[in-house]
Formats: sequence, structure tokens, C-alpha cells
Amino acid sequence: MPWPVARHMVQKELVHEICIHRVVDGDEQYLIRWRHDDPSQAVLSWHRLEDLISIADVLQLYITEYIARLKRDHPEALKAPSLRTSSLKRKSPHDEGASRRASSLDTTTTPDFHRATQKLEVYNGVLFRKSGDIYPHYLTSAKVERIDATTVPTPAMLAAAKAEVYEGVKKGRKFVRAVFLQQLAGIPGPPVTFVNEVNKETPSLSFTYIQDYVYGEGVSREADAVEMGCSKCRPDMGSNRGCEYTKRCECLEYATPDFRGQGLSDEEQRAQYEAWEAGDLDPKGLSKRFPYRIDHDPRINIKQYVLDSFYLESRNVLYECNSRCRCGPNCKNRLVQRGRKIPLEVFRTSKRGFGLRCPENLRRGQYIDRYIGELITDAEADARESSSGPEKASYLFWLDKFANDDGLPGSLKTSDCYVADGQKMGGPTRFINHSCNPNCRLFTVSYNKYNRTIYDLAFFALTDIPAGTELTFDYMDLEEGEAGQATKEVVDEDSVVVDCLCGAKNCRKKLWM
Ligand SMILES: C[S@@+](CC[C@H](N)C(=O)[O-])C[C@H]1O[C@@H](n2cnc3c(N)ncnc32)[C@H](O)[C@@H]1O
Repeated sequence: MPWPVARHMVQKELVHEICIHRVVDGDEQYLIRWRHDDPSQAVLSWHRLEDLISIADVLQLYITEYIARLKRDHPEALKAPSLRTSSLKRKSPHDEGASRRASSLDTTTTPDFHRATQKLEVYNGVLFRKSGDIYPHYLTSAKVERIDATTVPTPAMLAAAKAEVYEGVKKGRKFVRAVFLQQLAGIPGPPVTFVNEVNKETPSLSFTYIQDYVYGEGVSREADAVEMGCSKCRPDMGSNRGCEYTKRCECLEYATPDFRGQGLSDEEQRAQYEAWEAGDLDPKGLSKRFPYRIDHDPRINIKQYVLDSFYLESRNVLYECNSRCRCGPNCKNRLVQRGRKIPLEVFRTSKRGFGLRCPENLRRGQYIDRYIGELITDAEADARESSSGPEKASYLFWLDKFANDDGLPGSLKTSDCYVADGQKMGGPTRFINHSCNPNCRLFTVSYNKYNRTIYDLAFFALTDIPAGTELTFDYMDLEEGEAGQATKEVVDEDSVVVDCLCGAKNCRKKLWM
């Protein structure tokens, strides 16, 4: 359900900050400082929550900082009964209806967007309204109430805000929560719900839910010009005749070869595989391991395609068919591209911020969702990483699977690789936390064997995962033998140290080693 159209919203680009709040006749109001070249002359105006939908992220930041200050300066204020008698009831992760209900707007706390903004107190200017938006207008007229904007919030305003203590932002917090639920409700596919039974926090609203990569500056999809589909496969040809006849499917040309059924001993098969991995064996014309297999879950008698065990235990690339292929839309070599099929739930963990889980049982090899974000260049990723804190590393994924891969055409240098940055935009998988003993893994999925720079990152379940279990993956995902090397590289750079709180027996104690 989309937001009801607000008749009057503050123009986000023109807002400098929210300075303070107050409660008037039970209505929470927030004082906006509008942008102005001269800070002392800035227009200031009080607004009710319904005006603030376009700056709900600014409101969230204001409330978060206000509560942090209260916690520090007036811890007794947070012991007010209102905080303890939380109205946030536990919603069962299995009760889809409850979560759905929660995501529709609560009319007791959600402002009436259709109510016109009534008379507002404005200093240093006036407000005018155009196409549903509110703009400030600086005025020098003697009739306009003037204030030195640099003295705001005044001691009287601060005292009023303090007197209200925690209660003063209660509706604001609910408003922020409602906006977040609305964001989740806008994600296509099975529901993505939200539960927080730990505290009253809401995930950041400074995040845009997108459905595919958003290309940043310097990122181009050029390589798609050479995209080719398989030409010898035919629609609905069935097992061992369509793309599953992997010797013939051109999309699978670079997929993992299958040395089974050729009378080779296990050792010979392994030697062949190692030769292929080292780039010493041309995969052309060899049978390939098909990426997906049918899985039958006897508990619910459902058959579905899951990732083949061999791939699940490796980190090999999954090659799927594409829109230019002759095999057609029913081809079994299309799973990730069909999108998420499972519901998800964002929830508050006790020590690691928010996390993600699935309210249904997941089968080993089951596809979960993609990791998406803004696609940026390697240079831009380096710049963003060095200008932010260590947290940044958790959101950057280098698409470097094919870097320095001399065995394949189109191999590239790491500096030519793109990077998916999921910090400001992405999907619900941005909430997946790290574990040193994970139950999911991120795989490379290519739809174009010639495009080595842009491919999908897709999460699959590594084990059967019971409903409601937190989904995790290893942020480092080192292959055997890589650990020592990686430790040295990152520690030498002296950059990223975040304590790992995954609690696994084999915990490496650091998120980045
Ligand atoms: C991609 S985000 C995951 C979602 C995050 N918990 C949130 O609330 O938005 C990565 C961040 O989560 C936290 N995190 C994830 N796994 C963790 C772990 N095992 N131990 C400690 N913090 C973790 C760290 O702050 C990390 O930078």
C-alpha cells in the first residue's frame, strides 16, 4: 500500500536540520531550520509529524541523538513507565498476518496526511505551498517575527523539550517505525516483515530499497553487447536434451566440468578437476555439472530446484541461461533470475544490530535472495572505504571473481573490477550478519559468460535451516589455505578491526582478519 499522498510536505533539499521538539495539545511538533547562506537569518518553522514524511530519515536521526543525549544526561528519564510498558508485542515469525498487519499504518499514531498544514509558527520568513510541498521564504518585512537562528534552540525551548522527556518523541518514533514498515511493504515478492523485541529501535531510513544494481559513475554494462544465449538448446526438451545436456549448452561452456561417468578413478577425476581449475584444461566440449537439482521436501511434499551439492561445497561460478537463449523461459537453468521466493524477516539481535531470518524452513541448497547495491568502480570503493569507519567494509563486495583469471577470456585486473556497495541502497539481505560458522554462502551467478565485470551475488542455504533461525554468512569466506594470506594483507594495512560476536565455537574473533 503506498503512502497516502501528503498534501503538504517539507521540501527535503531545503531543510538544514531539526533543532528541537515540543508537545502542543498532545501533538508532537518539530522545529525545522531551513537552509540559508547566513545561519543567523535562517527561516525556522514548527511542524507536525504529517509534514515530515519526506524527511523521516532526518527525524529519525534527531530522535536517535535526542535519546542518546537523554540516556547520557538524564538516565532517570528513560526509566519512565512509558518505556517499560512497551506496546511492541512479540509477533510470531510464523504469523504472517500479524506482521502484515503491523506493516499497514497504525491510524492512532500515523498522522492524517490529508489534513492541510494549519497555521504554523515561522520565524524570519513565511512558508508557501506549491504542488503539495512546503517551501520557506526568507522575508525582511517588519511584520515577520525575527529571531537570531544561531541561538536556537533557546534555553526555553530546551527546557520544554526536557520537561517532556521521553514522551515528547514517542509519536515521532512510531512515525519512523511506520515509514520503515512501509518501505518493507514496497519490496516486491513474498513479504519482508519486521520484529524488534529487544528495544524500540528502527533500522535506518537513510536507505533505499532497490530491485537491481544501480550503476554509479564510471560503471557501464558495455560487455552485454557481446552477450550470447545458447543456440543449440530447444525449449522443453527435458532432461539430458535441453540445457541439461550440458555438453551442448553454450551458456555452460565455462561451468565446472563433470568428470563422472567416464571410467576415471576418483583420483584421476580430481587430477582432471585440478588441471581445469589451474586453467590447464580447456572446458570446451566437456560435460558440465548442471548447477541445480530437484529437491523433494517430504515434510511439505514440495519439489523445488536447489543448488547442486558440488557447487554448494565449492565457490565455483554458476552460469545461468539468459533472455537470448533458445531454451526459453521454462529452462531449468534459471533460478536466481526468477527472484526471491521465500518470505524474510528483519529482526533485532541482542548484540549485532539487526539481522535477517526466514519464517519458513529452508532446505540445504535453497536460493534465498541476491545481494544488490550501487555498482561503483574499484577506485570509488577505495575512496569510500578510507573516508568511512571500519563498518564500511561490511557493505562492499568486490566483483573480482574473474580477476587475474588467466584461464578464461576477458580476464581483468582487480582495479578494473566493480564493487557492489549496499550501505545506502540495496535489498533486505543487507541485514545478513556475519558468522564464522555460517548457514548461507554468497555465490557468483553469471548470465553472460563473456561479461567478467557484472554478475549477480546470490545467497544459498548451506544447510537445512529451521524457520526463524538467523541467516548468516562468512564475510571473508576464505577457501582452505587462504586464511594466513588474507590475515597478513589486511592486518598489514592496519585498517579494519571489528570484534566478531557470532558466538560460534570456531569464532575467529574479528570480522575482518
Ligand atoms: C551488513 S551489516 C549487517 C546488518 C547490521 N547488523 C545492521 O543492523 O544493519 C554489517 C554490520 O553488522 C554488524 N555485524 C555483523 N555481523 C557481526 C558479528 N558477527 N559480530 C559483530 N558485529 C556484526 C557489524 O556492525 C557490521 O559492520
